[in-house]
Amino acid sequence: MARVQEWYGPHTSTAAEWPLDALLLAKGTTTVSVVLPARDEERTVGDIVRVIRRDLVERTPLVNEILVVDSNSTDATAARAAAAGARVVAQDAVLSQLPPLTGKGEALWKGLAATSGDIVVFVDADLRDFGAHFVTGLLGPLLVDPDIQFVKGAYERPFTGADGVPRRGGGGRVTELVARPLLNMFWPELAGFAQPLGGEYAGRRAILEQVPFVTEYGVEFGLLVDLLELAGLDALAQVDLGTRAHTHQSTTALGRMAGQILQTAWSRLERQGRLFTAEPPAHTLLQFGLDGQADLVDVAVAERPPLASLVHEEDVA
Ligand SMILES: O=c1ccn([C@@H]2O[C@H](COP(=O)(O)OP(=O)(O)O)[C@@H](O)[C@H]2O)c(=O)[nH]1
Ligand SMILES: O=C(O)[C@@H](COP(=O)(O)O)O[C@H]1O[C@H](CO)[C@@H](O)[C@H](O)[C@H]1O
Repeated sequence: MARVQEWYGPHTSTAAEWPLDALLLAKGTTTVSVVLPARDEERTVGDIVRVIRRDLVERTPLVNEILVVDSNSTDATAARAAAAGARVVAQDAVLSQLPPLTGKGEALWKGLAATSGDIVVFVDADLRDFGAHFVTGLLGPLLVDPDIQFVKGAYERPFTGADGVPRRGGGGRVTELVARPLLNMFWPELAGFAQPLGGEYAGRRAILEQVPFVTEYGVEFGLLVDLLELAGLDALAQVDLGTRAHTHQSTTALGRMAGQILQTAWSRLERQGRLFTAEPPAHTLLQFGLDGQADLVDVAVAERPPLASLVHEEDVA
């Protein structure tokens, strides 16, 4: 990872380079919010919240608030998160005067709106073997270097199949097959990010409120491209957090995710004046299952405007 910085940027470090005592000193009056978007994560959300609360709230006051955004869960996600010590909000209850949108990007935007920390850390709620270093690693560059605005986690991503045996390097399928080639083709300055789609990242509120949030699974791709344009590569960093294991979706679900990411990339190429089309791309995706089954799905994405643009007090409840 260290060689990456020499060749491609961005600023690259490891979680171990950001020890907790140094972060506590650097924190000063800076406040920190951790936001976990969670849809049907009852099995894992509680453990993640408990670790953050125990290690980074109770033992050492690094984190000021932990928010779980219940993203229309149908299981006990909200109850498990609350029992573990998180504040929980229903995704559609935040800024409820606005028509609700859907997906992970909506959950994250609502989480940003419903918290107040100067720095916001986003952590997926389906992680296994989560450690507090995920949060401290992401906070390090932001608490120590005022020029850094946004930090992505980097990690090895094992793939755990139906047999329950994790295999090194098999995870991040949409990253390897879609996002990385796209970024290298059109945004090569971002080629040095090992995990552009990773769900663990942190940023200064002041900059996160200046960019739109793409809904669904386009949010990570959109944020990286938009923040590069707004802040420049020198304001972006990545921190090696070790290994990240999570609950995997099916290939069919990742096909939809890939479609959403392609829609997001297309929108940014158009917005940046690099692509001109007679008509917008289709956003339907015909997927073929087994036994002749076929499903026509919609991979359209929408986007929430920069939070800062909701200038009227009544817009930000
Ligand atoms: O509509 C959604 C979809 C996903 N998520 C959450 O976003 C994170 C990443 O989603 P997922 O695990 O489905 O994506 P993957 O990691 O498989 O790419 C998880 O905490 C999900 O619970 C969410 O809050 N709302
Ligand atoms: O990186 C990827 O390819 C996908 C799927 O990962 P796996 O192949 O299931 O390990 O996972 C990420 O992508 C999503 C879209 O950006 C993010 O929202 C997830 O947090 C992230 O896990």
